[in-house]
Amino acid sequence: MISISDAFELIDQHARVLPSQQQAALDSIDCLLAEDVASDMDSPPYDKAMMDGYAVVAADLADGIAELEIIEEITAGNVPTKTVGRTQAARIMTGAPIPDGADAVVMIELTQKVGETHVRIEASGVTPGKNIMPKASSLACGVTVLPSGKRLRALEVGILAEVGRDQVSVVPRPRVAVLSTGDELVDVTEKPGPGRIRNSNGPMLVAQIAAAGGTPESLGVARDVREELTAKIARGLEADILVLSGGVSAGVLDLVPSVLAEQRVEQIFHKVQLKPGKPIWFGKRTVDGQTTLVFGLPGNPVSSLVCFELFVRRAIGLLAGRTENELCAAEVTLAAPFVHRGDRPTLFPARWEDAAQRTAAPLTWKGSADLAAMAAADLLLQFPAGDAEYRAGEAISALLL
Ligand SMILES: Nc1nc2c(c(=O)[nH]1)N[C@H]1C(S)=C(S)[C@@H](COP(=O)(O)OP(=O)(O)OC[C@H]3O[C@@H](n4cnc5c(N)ncnc54)[C@H](O)[C@@H]3O)O[C@H]1N2
Ligand code: MOO
Repeated sequence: MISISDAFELIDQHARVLPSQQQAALDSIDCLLAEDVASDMDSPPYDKAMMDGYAVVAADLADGIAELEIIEEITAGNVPTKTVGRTQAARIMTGAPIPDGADAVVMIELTQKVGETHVRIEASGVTPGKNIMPKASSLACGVTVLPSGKRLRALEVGILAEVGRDQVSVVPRPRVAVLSTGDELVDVTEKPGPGRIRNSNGPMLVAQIAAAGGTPESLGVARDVREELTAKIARGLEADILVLSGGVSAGVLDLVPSVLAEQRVEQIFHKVQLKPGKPIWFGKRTVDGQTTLVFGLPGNPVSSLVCFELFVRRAIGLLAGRTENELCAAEVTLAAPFVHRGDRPTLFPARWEDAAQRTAAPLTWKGSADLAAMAAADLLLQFPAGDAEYRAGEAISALLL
């Protein structure tokens, strides 16, 4: 049995960044850019009005007051056809190109029409450049607007669109297949018969994968039958990561490790000093240059949940090129005394007693099969291995859920 930190180190050694690929920018939120993206044009592409009003020659308003002749109206999407001369103005809308001759825009609120042809303006401080965004002042053509390695958010998708990119080279989201194993499992839509329970781990893992930045693929349930496991595991090995739930401890029907060995999946570790989650299995298969990481998570739902958050989330992040993909760690204060027994470091569910003060109370929890109690959990307290009695008010490290 290895320590949690040794397990992290082994995962870090084997989880390599996926090759980059060209894909839709809209499908690339949270992905790392794998190219420098340059602007294909100036932005704005022309000197642009930033207010609805009149394009004027600033010198005409040196005294703060003027009556000017209106020579045309320029709306956004159209181009000016005339040059604005002294004592002239062009009606202009926000976003429209500034006409030749004009060097300032006066907002409409400071103007008054005089008949159909003239406008009276009372505005002080109208200097050249007023209410004009100069051509290329946001972006110049050819300049790198997003560097390789940048993590894409919605705002970067907007910038990509501005420079004409709907496809972009990124490190893709890891594809993560999920296979739940066990004869006792029935689908979520079924009422379990005698000796049966619903497959809660499968949907939970699919949701966890999506939340951790992977693309989940559910392979449903495989019964503890060698042929069925073999076929479904073979399919799962086409993904970047295969997550198996159940069958990794020592039960008579725990066929998973031997089926994996048959399929040339090499074991890297089995069992970690951790509660819940001790029987976790980790391995790797490389065939024709394609590597699949395989996690066998313990069947108990809370063990599955915890192992995913500690180990699988980490691997998804590494494949996606991210260095930080872990749950947030925090130092909290125990709101109630707690007795820890056992030789494994324990992650114990707790809820905020007072989130602002960072005080947390351990939950009443029946162990790794008690998923329902976890609904009240905000965090997992990290108790070190060994018997110890903790007093209320003691500091303890925790992971935020
Ligand atoms: N002799 C030993 N027995 C056990 C050991 C051990 O070291 N030696 N470890 C215990 C620990 S710790 C855990 S955790 C469990 C893990 O067992 P498996 O990974 O082999 O899982 P199963 O036996 O298949 O199932 C355990 C438990 O979880 C339920 N389960 C399984 N899959 C699902 C699912 N998809 N959704 C909901 N619940 C699921 C299953 O019905 C069992 O109740 O082993 C201990 N035993
Ligand atoms: O480690 Mo098991 O996951 O305690 O129940």
